[in-house]
Amino acid sequence: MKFKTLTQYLVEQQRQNNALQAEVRLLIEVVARACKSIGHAVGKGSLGGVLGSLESENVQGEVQKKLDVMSNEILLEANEWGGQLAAMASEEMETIHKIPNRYPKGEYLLLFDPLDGSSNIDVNVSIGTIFSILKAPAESSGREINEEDFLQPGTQQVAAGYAVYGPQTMLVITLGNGVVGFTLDRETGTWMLTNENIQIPADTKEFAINMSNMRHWAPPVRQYIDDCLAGKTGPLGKDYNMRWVASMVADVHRILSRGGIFMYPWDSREPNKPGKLRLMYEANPMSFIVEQAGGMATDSVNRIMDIQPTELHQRVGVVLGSKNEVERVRAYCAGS
Ligand SMILES: O=P(O)(O)OC[C@H]1O[C@](O)(COP(=O)(O)O)[C@@H](O)[C@@H]1O
Ligand SMILES: [Mg+2]
Ligand SMILES: [Mg+2]
Repeated sequence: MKFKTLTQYLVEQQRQNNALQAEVRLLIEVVARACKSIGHAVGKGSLGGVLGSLESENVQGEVQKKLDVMSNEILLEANEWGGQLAAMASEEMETIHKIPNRYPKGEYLLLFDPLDGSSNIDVNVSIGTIFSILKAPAESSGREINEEDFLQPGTQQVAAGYAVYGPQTMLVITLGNGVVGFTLDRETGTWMLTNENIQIPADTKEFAINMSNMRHWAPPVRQYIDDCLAGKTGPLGKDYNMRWVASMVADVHRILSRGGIFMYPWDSREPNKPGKLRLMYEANPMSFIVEQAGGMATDSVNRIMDIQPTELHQRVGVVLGSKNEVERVRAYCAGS
Protein backbone atom coordinates (compact mmCIF):
# COMPACT_ATOMS: atom_id res chain seq x y z
CA MET A 1 0.00 0.00 0.00
CA LYS A 2 1.29 3.46 -0.88
CA PHE A 3 0.89 6.17 1.74
CA LYS A 4 1.10 9.94 1.25
CA THR A 5 3.70 11.82 3.24
CA LEU A 6 2.77 14.67 5.59
CA THR A 7 4.31 17.15 3.12
CA GLN A 8 2.28 15.75 0.21
CA TYR A 9 -0.90 15.89 2.28
CA LEU A 10 -0.30 19.49 3.37
CA VAL A 11 0.63 20.71 -0.11
CA GLU A 12 -2.52 19.06 -1.46
CA GLN A 13 -4.58 20.74 1.27
CA GLN A 14 -3.04 24.08 0.42
CA ARG A 15 -4.02 23.65 -3.23
CA GLN A 16 -7.53 22.32 -2.60
CA ASN A 17 -8.41 24.28 0.47
CA ASN A 18 -7.68 27.97 0.11
CA ALA A 19 -8.04 28.37 3.86
CA LEU A 20 -4.69 26.66 4.44
CA GLN A 21 -2.06 29.36 4.21
CA ALA A 22 1.49 28.48 3.16
CA GLU A 23 2.73 29.80 6.53
CA VAL A 24 0.48 27.38 8.44
CA ARG A 25 1.65 24.50 6.28
CA LEU A 26 5.29 25.34 7.01
CA LEU A 27 4.52 25.80 10.68
CA ILE A 28 2.92 22.37 10.95
CA GLU A 29 5.89 20.82 9.17
CA VAL A 30 8.27 22.42 11.66
CA VAL A 31 6.18 21.30 14.64
CA ALA A 32 6.08 17.79 13.16
CA ARG A 33 9.87 17.83 12.82
CA ALA A 34 10.23 18.92 16.43
CA CYS A 35 7.88 16.11 17.52
CA LYS A 36 10.09 13.67 15.65
CA SER A 37 13.08 14.91 17.67
CA ILE A 38 11.11 14.65 20.92
CA GLY A 39 10.07 11.12 19.91
CA HIS A 40 13.74 10.19 19.38
CA ALA A 41 14.67 11.57 22.80
CA VAL A 42 11.74 9.71 24.43
CA GLY A 43 12.81 6.49 22.70
CA LYS A 44 16.33 6.66 24.11
CA GLY A 45 15.11 6.54 27.71
CA SER A 46 17.89 5.71 30.16
CA LEU A 47 20.36 5.35 27.27
CA GLY A 48 19.93 9.05 26.47
CA GLY A 49 19.89 10.12 30.13
CA VAL A 50 16.49 11.74 29.55
CA LEU A 51 14.49 10.14 32.37
CA GLY A 52 13.98 11.56 35.86
CA SER A 53 13.10 14.88 37.42
CA LEU A 54 14.81 18.24 37.74
CA GLU A 55 14.97 20.39 40.87
CA SER A 56 12.76 23.00 39.21
CA GLU A 57 8.99 23.54 39.24
CA ASN A 58 6.99 24.99 36.36
CA VAL A 59 4.58 27.93 36.60
CA GLN A 60 1.82 25.52 37.67
CA GLY A 61 3.90 24.45 40.70
CA GLU A 62 4.54 20.98 39.21
CA VAL A 63 7.97 19.33 39.45
CA GLN A 64 9.52 19.40 35.98
CA LYS A 65 10.80 16.22 34.39
CA LYS A 66 13.95 16.43 32.28
CA LEU A 67 11.87 15.59 29.23
CA ASP A 68 9.35 18.39 29.95
CA VAL A 69 12.17 20.92 29.73
CA MET A 70 13.97 19.25 26.81
CA SER A 71 10.77 19.01 24.77
CA ASN A 72 9.99 22.66 25.46
CA GLU A 73 13.45 23.67 24.24
CA ILE A 74 13.19 21.51 21.12
CA LEU A 75 9.89 23.17 20.17
CA LEU A 76 11.16 26.69 20.88
CA GLU A 77 14.37 26.23 18.91
CA ALA A 78 12.70 24.55 15.95
CA ASN A 79 10.03 27.24 15.61
CA GLU A 80 11.96 30.40 16.43
CA TRP A 81 13.60 31.22 13.14
CA GLY A 82 11.14 30.08 10.45
CA GLY A 83 9.37 33.43 10.04
CA GLN A 84 5.78 32.21 10.56
CA LEU A 85 5.39 33.11 14.22
CA ALA A 86 4.97 36.24 16.30
CA ALA A 87 5.28 34.40 19.63
CA MET A 88 4.86 31.09 21.44
CA ALA A 89 3.33 30.04 24.75
CA SER A 90 3.88 26.83 26.66
CA GLU A 91 2.60 25.04 29.72
CA GLU A 92 6.22 25.01 30.93
CA MET A 93 6.88 28.78 30.66
CA GLU A 94 5.54 31.50 32.90
CA THR A 95 4.89 33.95 30.12
CA ILE A 96 4.99 34.12 26.33
CA HIS A 97 8.16 33.69 24.27
CA LYS A 98 8.36 36.45 21.65
CA ILE A 99 10.31 35.75 18.48
CA PRO A 100 13.70 37.47 19.00
CA ASN A 101 14.39 40.51 16.84
CA ARG A 102 17.21 38.73 14.99
CA TYR A 103 14.62 36.50 13.26
CA PRO A 104 11.83 37.38 10.82
CA LYS A 105 8.38 37.53 12.41
CA GLY A 106 5.07 36.19 11.18
CA GLU A 107 1.46 36.58 12.16
CA TYR A 108 0.78 33.27 13.92
CA LEU A 109 0.87 32.22 17.58
CA LEU A 110 1.89 28.71 18.62
CA LEU A 111 0.81 27.21 21.95
CA PHE A 112 1.93 23.83 23.28
CA ASP A 113 2.02 21.29 26.04
CA PRO A 114 5.51 20.05 25.10
CA LEU A 115 5.26 16.78 27.00
CA ASP A 116 1.86 15.53 28.10
CA GLY A 117 1.55 12.70 30.61
CA SER A 118 4.66 13.57 32.61
CA SER A 119 3.88 10.96 35.28
CA ASN A 120 4.25 8.26 32.61
CA ILE A 121 7.71 9.31 31.34
CA ASP A 122 9.74 7.17 33.72
CA VAL A 123 7.53 4.08 33.40
CA ASN A 124 7.64 3.69 29.60
CA VAL A 125 3.95 4.39 29.01
CA SER A 126 2.65 6.51 26.09
CA ILE A 127 3.16 10.26 26.37
CA GLY A 128 2.73 13.06 23.84
CA THR A 129 2.93 16.67 22.65
CA ILE A 130 -0.16 18.84 22.08
CA PHE A 131 -0.20 22.05 20.00
CA SER A 132 -2.58 24.76 18.87
CA ILE A 133 -2.17 27.52 16.28
CA LEU A 134 -3.89 30.91 16.51
CA LYS A 135 -3.58 34.03 14.38
CA ALA A 136 -2.31 37.14 16.13
CA PRO A 137 -5.18 39.68 16.32
CA ALA A 138 -5.17 42.29 13.56
CA GLU A 139 -4.77 45.08 16.13
CA SER A 140 -1.41 43.63 17.20
CA SER A 141 0.17 44.44 13.85
CA GLY A 142 2.95 47.01 14.15
CA ARG A 143 3.32 46.65 17.92
CA GLU A 144 4.88 44.11 20.31
CA ILE A 145 2.83 41.00 20.80
CA ASN A 146 1.55 40.52 24.38
CA GLU A 147 -0.12 37.87 26.52
CA GLU A 148 -3.62 39.24 25.87
CA ASP A 149 -3.16 38.54 22.16
CA PHE A 150 -3.20 34.83 23.05
CA LEU A 151 -6.49 35.03 24.97
CA GLN A 152 -8.72 33.88 22.13
CA PRO A 153 -11.46 31.26 22.39
CA GLY A 154 -10.78 27.81 20.92
CA THR A 155 -13.12 28.54 18.01
CA GLN A 156 -10.39 30.85 16.68
CA GLN A 157 -7.84 28.04 16.28
CA VAL A 158 -6.43 27.75 12.77
CA ALA A 159 -5.08 24.25 13.33
CA ALA A 160 -4.33 21.89 16.20
CA GLY A 161 -2.72 18.53 16.70
CA TYR A 162 -0.88 16.11 18.91
CA ALA A 163 1.92 13.59 18.64
CA VAL A 164 1.73 10.40 20.66
CA TYR A 165 4.96 8.60 21.55
CA GLY A 166 3.70 5.07 22.03
CA PRO A 167 4.23 1.67 20.41
CA GLN A 168 3.89 3.72 17.22
CA THR A 169 4.79 7.40 17.01
CA MET A 170 1.76 9.15 15.52
CA LEU A 171 0.78 12.68 14.61
CA VAL A 172 -2.91 13.62 14.49
CA ILE A 173 -3.94 17.01 13.12
CA THR A 174 -6.91 19.10 12.16
CA LEU A 175 -6.87 22.09 9.83
CA GLY A 176 -10.57 22.64 10.50
CA ASN A 177 -11.80 20.24 7.82
CA GLY A 178 -11.71 16.85 9.51
CA VAL A 179 -9.00 14.91 11.31
CA VAL A 180 -6.16 12.87 9.85
CA GLY A 181 -3.40 10.77 11.39
CA PHE A 182 0.18 10.08 10.33
CA THR A 183 2.45 7.27 11.52
CA LEU A 184 6.18 7.89 11.73
CA ASP A 185 8.12 5.45 9.57
CA ARG A 186 11.00 5.07 11.98
CA GLU A 187 13.31 3.67 9.28
CA THR A 188 13.01 6.63 6.90
CA GLY A 189 12.00 9.28 9.44
CA THR A 190 8.91 10.20 7.39
CA TRP A 191 5.38 10.92 8.62
CA MET A 192 3.00 8.82 6.47
CA LEU A 193 -0.77 9.39 6.19
CA THR A 194 -2.26 6.22 7.67
CA ASN A 195 -5.60 7.41 9.11
CA GLU A 196 -7.89 9.46 6.86
CA ASN A 197 -11.14 11.05 7.97
CA ILE A 198 -10.99 9.94 11.62
CA GLN A 199 -14.48 9.73 13.15
CA ILE A 200 -15.48 9.14 16.77
CA PRO A 201 -18.50 6.82 17.12
CA ALA A 202 -21.44 8.70 18.69
CA ASP A 203 -22.12 5.96 21.26
CA THR A 204 -19.78 4.22 23.64
CA LYS A 205 -19.52 1.83 26.57
CA GLU A 206 -16.08 2.98 27.72
CA PHE A 207 -15.29 5.77 30.17
CA ALA A 208 -11.96 7.28 31.29
CA ILE A 209 -11.71 9.08 34.61
CA ASN A 210 -9.30 8.95 37.54
CA MET A 211 -11.50 6.97 39.93
CA SER A 212 -9.28 7.75 42.92
CA ASN A 213 -10.81 11.24 42.93
CA MET A 214 -14.36 9.93 43.34
CA ARG A 215 -14.87 11.35 46.83
CA HIS A 216 -13.98 14.84 45.52
CA TRP A 217 -16.34 14.92 42.53
CA ALA A 218 -19.49 17.02 42.24
CA PRO A 219 -22.62 14.91 42.97
CA PRO A 220 -23.82 14.72 39.30
CA VAL A 221 -20.44 13.35 38.14
CA ARG A 222 -20.52 10.78 40.93
CA GLN A 223 -24.08 9.86 40.00
CA TYR A 224 -23.14 9.37 36.34
CA ILE A 225 -20.19 7.11 37.19
CA ASP A 226 -22.31 5.19 39.73
CA ASP A 227 -24.84 4.62 36.95
CA CYS A 228 -22.09 3.43 34.56
CA LEU A 229 -20.84 1.02 37.21
CA ALA A 230 -24.37 -0.32 37.75
CA GLY A 231 -24.11 -1.86 34.27
CA LYS A 232 -26.83 -3.54 32.27
CA THR A 233 -29.40 -3.71 35.05
CA GLY A 234 -28.76 -0.07 36.08
CA PRO A 235 -30.38 3.09 34.67
CA LEU A 236 -28.05 3.28 31.65
CA GLY A 237 -28.81 -0.30 30.62
CA LYS A 238 -25.31 -1.26 29.48
CA ASP A 239 -22.10 -2.68 30.89
CA TYR A 240 -19.25 -0.17 30.76
CA ASN A 241 -15.52 -0.74 30.52
CA MET A 242 -12.99 1.66 32.07
CA ARG A 243 -9.55 2.88 30.91
CA TRP A 244 -7.25 5.56 32.39
CA VAL A 245 -3.78 5.93 30.89
CA ALA A 246 -3.16 9.24 32.72
CA SER A 247 -1.71 10.79 29.56
CA MET A 248 -4.46 12.89 28.02
CA VAL A 249 -2.89 12.38 24.59
CA ALA A 250 -3.11 8.60 24.88
CA ASP A 251 -6.63 8.63 26.35
CA VAL A 252 -7.87 10.96 23.59
CA HIS A 253 -6.08 8.90 20.95
CA ARG A 254 -7.95 5.80 22.12
CA ILE A 255 -11.23 7.73 21.88
CA LEU A 256 -10.40 8.80 18.32
CA SER A 257 -9.63 5.17 17.53
CA ARG A 258 -12.67 3.42 19.04
CA GLY A 259 -14.85 5.96 20.86
CA GLY A 260 -15.26 6.60 24.57
CA ILE A 261 -15.66 9.43 27.04
CA PHE A 262 -12.75 11.19 28.79
CA MET A 263 -13.46 13.15 31.95
CA TYR A 264 -11.28 15.35 34.12
CA PRO A 265 -14.04 17.38 35.77
CA TRP A 266 -13.88 20.05 38.46
CA ASP A 267 -13.38 18.51 41.89
CA SER A 268 -13.24 19.78 45.46
CA ARG A 269 -9.50 19.30 46.02
CA GLU A 270 -8.84 22.80 44.70
CA PRO A 271 -12.37 24.19 44.64
CA ASN A 272 -11.38 27.58 43.25
CA LYS A 273 -9.83 26.08 40.12
CA PRO A 274 -12.27 25.06 37.40
CA GLY A 275 -10.29 21.85 36.73
CA LYS A 276 -6.82 20.36 36.43
CA LEU A 277 -6.22 20.49 32.69
CA ARG A 278 -5.12 23.60 30.89
CA LEU A 279 -7.51 25.37 28.54
CA MET A 280 -4.98 26.79 26.07
CA TYR A 281 -2.49 23.91 25.80
CA GLU A 282 -4.64 20.81 26.36
CA ALA A 283 -8.40 21.36 26.34
CA ASN A 284 -8.77 23.70 23.34
CA PRO A 285 -6.58 21.78 20.87
CA MET A 286 -8.09 18.43 21.93
CA SER A 287 -11.62 19.88 21.72
CA PHE A 288 -10.96 21.14 18.18
CA ILE A 289 -9.73 17.69 17.14
CA VAL A 290 -12.59 15.87 18.88
CA GLU A 291 -15.27 18.13 17.36
CA GLN A 292 -13.70 17.82 13.92
CA ALA A 293 -13.92 14.03 14.34
CA GLY A 294 -17.67 14.27 15.08
CA GLY A 295 -17.33 14.18 18.88
CA MET A 296 -18.16 16.76 21.53
CA ALA A 297 -16.12 18.59 24.18
CA THR A 298 -17.52 20.43 27.21
CA ASP A 299 -16.41 21.60 30.65
CA SER A 300 -19.26 19.26 31.75
CA VAL A 301 -21.98 21.72 30.64
CA ASN A 302 -20.60 24.37 28.25
CA ARG A 303 -18.72 23.95 24.99
CA ILE A 304 -15.00 24.32 25.79
CA MET A 305 -14.15 26.10 22.53
CA ASP A 306 -16.60 28.92 23.34
CA ILE A 307 -14.85 29.83 26.60
CA GLN A 308 -13.28 33.30 26.48
CA PRO A 309 -9.91 32.84 28.22
CA THR A 310 -8.89 35.37 30.81
CA GLU A 311 -5.45 33.91 31.67
CA LEU A 312 -2.80 32.10 29.68
CA HIS A 313 -2.53 29.22 32.17
CA GLN A 314 -6.26 28.97 32.81
CA ARG A 315 -7.62 25.58 33.91
CA VAL A 316 -10.86 23.99 32.85
CA GLY A 317 -12.99 20.94 33.55
CA VAL A 318 -12.98 18.54 30.60
CA VAL A 319 -15.59 16.05 29.38
CA LEU A 320 -15.02 14.97 25.79
CA GLY A 321 -15.47 12.15 23.33
CA SER A 322 -18.45 10.25 21.90
CA LYS A 323 -21.20 12.77 21.31
CA ASN A 324 -24.19 11.00 22.87
CA GLU A 325 -22.25 10.14 26.02
CA VAL A 326 -20.93 13.71 26.45
CA GLU A 327 -24.54 14.92 25.99
CA ARG A 328 -25.61 12.43 28.66
CA VAL A 329 -23.07 13.85 31.15
CA ARG A 330 -24.23 17.35 30.27
CA ALA A 331 -27.79 16.34 31.15
CA TYR A 332 -26.60 15.03 34.55
CA CYS A 333 -24.59 18.20 35.25
CA ALA A 334 -26.78 20.93 33.73
CA GLY A 335 -29.12 21.17 36.71
CA SER A 336 -26.39 21.51 39.35
O1 LIG B 1 -2.46 11.94 37.44
P1 LIG B 1 -3.87 12.37 37.19
O2 LIG B 1 -4.43 13.29 38.22
O3 LIG B 1 -4.78 11.22 36.88
O4 LIG B 1 -3.82 13.31 35.89
C1 LIG B 1 -3.61 12.81 34.63
C2 LIG B 1 -3.74 13.94 33.67
O5 LIG B 1 -2.70 14.86 33.91
C3 LIG B 1 -1.96 15.08 32.73
O6 LIG B 1 -0.85 14.23 32.79
C4 LIG B 1 -1.51 16.51 32.71
O7 LIG B 1 -0.58 16.78 31.71
P2 LIG B 1 0.98 17.12 31.96
O8 LIG B 1 1.73 15.85 32.12
O9 LIG B 1 1.28 17.85 30.69
O10 LIG B 1 1.05 18.02 33.18
C5 LIG B 1 -2.89 14.64 31.61
O11 LIG B 1 -2.19 14.23 30.48
C6 LIG B 1 -3.65 13.48 32.24
O12 LIG B 1 -4.91 13.29 31.68
MG1 LIG C 1 -0.56 17.79 29.65
MG1 LIG D 1 3.00 18.76 30.00
